Amino acid sequence: MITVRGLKKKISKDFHLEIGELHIRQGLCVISGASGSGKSTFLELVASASDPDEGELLWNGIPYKQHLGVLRSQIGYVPSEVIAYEEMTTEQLLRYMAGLKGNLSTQSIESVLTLFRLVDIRRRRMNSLSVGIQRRIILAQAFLGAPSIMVMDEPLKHVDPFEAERLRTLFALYARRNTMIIADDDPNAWITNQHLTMESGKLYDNTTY
Ligand SMILES: Nc1ncnc2c1ncn2[C@@H]1O[C@H](COP(=O)(O)OP(=O)(O)OP(=O)(O)O)[C@@H](O)[C@H]1O
Repeated sequence: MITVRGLKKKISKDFHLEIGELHIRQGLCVISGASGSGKSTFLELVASASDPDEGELLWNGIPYKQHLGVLRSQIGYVPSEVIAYEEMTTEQLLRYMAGLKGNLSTQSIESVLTLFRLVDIRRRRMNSLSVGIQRRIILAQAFLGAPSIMVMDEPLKHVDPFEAERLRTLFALYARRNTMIIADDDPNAWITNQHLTMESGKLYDNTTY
């Protein structure tokens, strides 16, 4: 379980994130909200890609700061924009990310190549692939090593509808055993355990338990 406690993050003079106490449980949690409401800012904090100005995040009761190294090996992160890594092939990018995550096995690379239907394009450079396929590669790197916490910012943006449907099912299965947090404008497209709404930097839990 992820606990958010008194989190504050100032982004500009016009915008800051401010979240009191909130718990995100195992399962699939969707965050929706208007453009600019702060979803990406919050997901960056949950993924430990940025630090709060005040407050803290805890994973199973332990503050992020106390076990950041171990924690990061347990976080998969899909940012909102595709990071191009233009010159790398699919396989090179996955090997690079597997290295960053602590030299994960070849088997773990092979399994995400299969899971995200990337086997046939493993030797293609990122800059020769469509935005939709690039997105699938970015999704694949997040699943390397099967992390317990999956943080995904509009994961199915640019992905074709057929593939998106397949991936929704895959994510739902994955979320049965893990904590998956997804920012998406359409919460109804997902079978959620928890639904949060972001409004002007504040996060509300709309789940009916
Ligand atoms: N690097 C930045 N510099 C200045 N302002 C920023 C920066 N990044 C985000 N913002 C501002 O912070 C606020 C929150 O942005 P954020 O991207 O977190 O919202 P969002 O809900 O994810 O929006 P979207 O759905 O459009 O991605 C917005 O007002 C945005 O303009």
